[in-house]
Amino acid sequence: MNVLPTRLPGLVLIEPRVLEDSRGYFFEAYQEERYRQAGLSDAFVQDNVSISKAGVLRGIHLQNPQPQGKLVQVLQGAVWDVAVDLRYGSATFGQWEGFELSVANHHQLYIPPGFGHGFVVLQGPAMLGYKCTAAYHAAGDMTVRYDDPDLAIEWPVTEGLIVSDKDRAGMSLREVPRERLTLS
Ligand SMILES: Cc1cn([C@H]2C[C@H](O)[C@@H](COP(=O)(O)OP(=O)(O)O[C@H]3O[C@@H](C)C(=O)[C@@H](O)[C@H]3O)O2)c(=O)[nH]c1=O
Repeated sequence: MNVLPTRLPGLVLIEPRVLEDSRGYFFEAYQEERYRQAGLSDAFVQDNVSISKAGVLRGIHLQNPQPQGKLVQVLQGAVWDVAVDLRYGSATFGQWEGFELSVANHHQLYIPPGFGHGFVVLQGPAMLGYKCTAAYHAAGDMTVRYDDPDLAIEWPVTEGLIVSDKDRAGMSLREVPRERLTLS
């Protein structure tokens, strides 16, 4: 597999080695030792799957207490996936990076604990599979507005977005009490 460069410390983009033959293809989607060497040191304790129609945008989500690292991949369709450094005190606090993840490119994104995560569907329906380093904890779940001007995320889709009521009611980053963020 290849580990591709990112700008934000701890954020890891992985291109698995895909083995193709006349039947189709095969790849190892996670292998503890190799992924640890790529910088994913925490154990995963929960696997999630979601499916999203064209136009769906989910995020920006984070959880604290019990911040989650997430290893995200797309099993059907394509999304533009964004990670935002929300580790208070980080040199790159408030900065974001976005990547296309698709069933065609097989790319996986590891988003460290303390980051915010969101995505918009580029090609639907899009099925996301992601492993988490901490279990879901509803009381710690938070949404930062995807269109917060301070984050200025350059979403590749802006028309006809389908956003949950919970995400529309999200806070701007300025409104998030600092004690709710993970310390860098
Ligand atoms: C995330 C999650 C949700 N749920 C429930 C809560 C709710 O009833 C229903 C849908 O939840 P949500 O609307 O929060 O689902 P969703 O908007 O898909 O939330 C996800 O978004 C992406 C961007 C992430 O980064 C994930 O960590 C997660 O926050 O599923 C669980 O039971 N376990 C979980 O781990």
